[in-house]
Amino acid sequence: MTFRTAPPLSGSVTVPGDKSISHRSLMLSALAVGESRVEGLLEGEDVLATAAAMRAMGARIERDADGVWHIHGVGVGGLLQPEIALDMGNSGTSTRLLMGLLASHDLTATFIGDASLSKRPMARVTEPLAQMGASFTTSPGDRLPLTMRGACPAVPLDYVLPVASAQVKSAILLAGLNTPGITRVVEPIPTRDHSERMLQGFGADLRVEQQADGARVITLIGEAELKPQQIMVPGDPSSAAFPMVAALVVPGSKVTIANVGLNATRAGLIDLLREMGGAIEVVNARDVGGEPVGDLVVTASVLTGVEPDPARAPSMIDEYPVAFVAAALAQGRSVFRGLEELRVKESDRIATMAEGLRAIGARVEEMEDGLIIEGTGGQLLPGGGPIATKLDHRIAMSFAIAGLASREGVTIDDMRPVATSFPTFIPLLRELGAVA
Ligand SMILES: O=C(O)C1=C[C@@H](OP(=O)(O)O)[C@@H](O)[C@H](O)C1
Ligand SMILES: C=C(OP(=O)(O)O)C(=O)O
Repeated sequence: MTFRTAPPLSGSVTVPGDKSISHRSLMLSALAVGESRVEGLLEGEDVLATAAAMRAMGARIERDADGVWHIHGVGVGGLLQPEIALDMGNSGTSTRLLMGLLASHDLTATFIGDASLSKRPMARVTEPLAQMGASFTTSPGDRLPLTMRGACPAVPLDYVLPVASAQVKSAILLAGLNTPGITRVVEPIPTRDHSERMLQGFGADLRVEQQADGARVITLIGEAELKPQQIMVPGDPSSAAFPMVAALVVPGSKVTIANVGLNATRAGLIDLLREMGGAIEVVNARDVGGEPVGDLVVTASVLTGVEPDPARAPSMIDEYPVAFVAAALAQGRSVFRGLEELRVKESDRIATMAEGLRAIGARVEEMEDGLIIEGTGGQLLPGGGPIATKLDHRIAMSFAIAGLASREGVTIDDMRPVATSFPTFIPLLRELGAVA
């Protein structure tokens, strides 16, 4: 598919529900006793993989005609032995969080996934979960396919995260739900806190303390009893990132993106784009179901290069690919460092972005932990392709946005991966007038 120079974008759009919150709402609802309701659930392939897995382990999950999801949970400790391998598709979050959930259940499960997921490292979760008593048979390099045997009762863990990862933190906390005693996770660099917020909302005995050095200490007392909830899932800031950057870089644009989650542990891209000179206004700020939400009004702006502090990486970890596109169109040089984690996402996002940006005429230097990008100074990028998306939705969408600010257009080899997190991406671009 080719994305071409766009006329000024305009209109008001909404993005689908937050992927992180959607996964967690299905998992925790499936562990509560009784019926939970979830509105605004992301109906993307990643979240549907989580739903299928929870069903395979005994939860009843239905979607009604109004798009509201109803989940009848089995209670903490009540998951059943799945009779089939759990197919996680492209989804790292489903895989790692479910491994945690199952680690303290008396059952055996096999996890499989697509070619991208089967390359991603799992030792970061198998190591702490093994300390809790679970055992694993993995493919070489601690990868999928893998089979795990949960431990019941599991042993509570006191763990300092060696990598800034909300998936690892959440896996341990979810394992702690069915573990008698105190499970404690220390994160030296804060990551997205949706698990903590939602566990508290479901009634788990969970406390969070911030140390003087900024580290967060999360304490969970098991075994937990979870009460069913009514959940409203806000729009995904990681999806809003694409129309946000599009509106900034397509001259003359003014776009509203309504109902976007603004949790500070996720809002790093907004801060970064503002530092670059982007006009992004938050209106109608409110709280929806324990998460801050607002509408974003974004006006095309001349952007300048930046050198963001690596400590903010977790707050925009999935937004770097599209931030690189913004930097490629900015005035001057941007230096992005401390981003090793990008190498183990759906693709190696440092290498894939460097290769793709060069293919469309941007000036990029690749480093082990990031990129140096010389912007065009507001001129259109030359364009080209085809870009190899490597089963990575965020690569596909980032280069689609680059195409809107290119002279010759940008061709993407495969837009299908977009269905994992943002199935309405093309219709949304159409609504803004970006594509025919
Ligand atoms: O916990 C989550 O929902 C997620 C955490 C992040 O992964 P890491 O924990 O591997 O950084 C992020 O990249 C992913 O898209 C979703
Ligand atoms: C990294 C991502 O997701 P996951 O780890 O769940 O595959 C993402 O959505 O960008």
